[in-house]
Amino acid sequence: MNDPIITCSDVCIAYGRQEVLHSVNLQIPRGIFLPFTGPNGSGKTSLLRAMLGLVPIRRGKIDTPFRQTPAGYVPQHRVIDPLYPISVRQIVEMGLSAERRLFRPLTSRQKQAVVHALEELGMAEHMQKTFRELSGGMKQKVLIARALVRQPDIIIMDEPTSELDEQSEHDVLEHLMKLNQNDGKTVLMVHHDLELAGTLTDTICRVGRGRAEIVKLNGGAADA
Ligand SMILES: Nc1ncnc2c1ncn2[C@@H]1O[C@H](COP(=O)(O)OP(=O)(O)OP(=O)(O)O)[C@@H](O)[C@H]1O
Repeated sequence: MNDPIITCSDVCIAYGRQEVLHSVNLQIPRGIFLPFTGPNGSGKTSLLRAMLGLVPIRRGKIDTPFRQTPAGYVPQHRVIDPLYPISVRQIVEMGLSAERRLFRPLTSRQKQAVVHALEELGMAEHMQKTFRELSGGMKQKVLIARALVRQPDIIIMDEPTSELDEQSEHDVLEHLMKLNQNDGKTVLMVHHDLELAGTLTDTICRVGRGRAEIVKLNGGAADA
């Protein structure tokens, strides 16, 4: 087993009086491709957002490396739909804001990284369009490109393929698998389709009934 890159110890997440997750203990190994599955409302998004520090935890402790090395994060796309006519290129450039000097133009390497990230998702030809004129699936691909442009070690995606057609879903998942297998990236991804998740990996994080645990799909205990 690789070293854990994220450790949750006795974590409780609650909104007001509703306790969504009770006592979560997880050790997520570096370099894993880990789908998070479970029923609607079971707390998958809350758990991932708590790891990112975006949702406060009521009890327990979460250790992550995100202060030193921020994760690439793709939220559920419907939370981002700017009225301001921002372009596809500008959305992806936002992914470089942590490494970019304020008000400085992009370096040629950064410009290339933006084009490359869009090319990988088959979206380079739409670079000059405004984000709001894209379809749901195209928006999703642009947000994935934004998360990947900085080449983060850890990628966290909340249903990255929910609005994609079958071919695009296949392409995006294949791209993520390549990043995992060839480049050693850790990929955590909410995905509803357990069957499809099972074609990608034999280890998942199952969330439900207030719990979250890493399990082998064939029923064995995960050594992760
Ligand atoms: N900001 C919030 N304020 C209050 N309750 C919330 C908030 N965010 C989530 N919840 C509640 O927490 C529970 C878990 O929600 P969460 O979105 O984490 O589940 P999920 O497993 O990701 O669901 P889905 O599969 O539908 O996306 C739900 O009952 C939801 O209503």
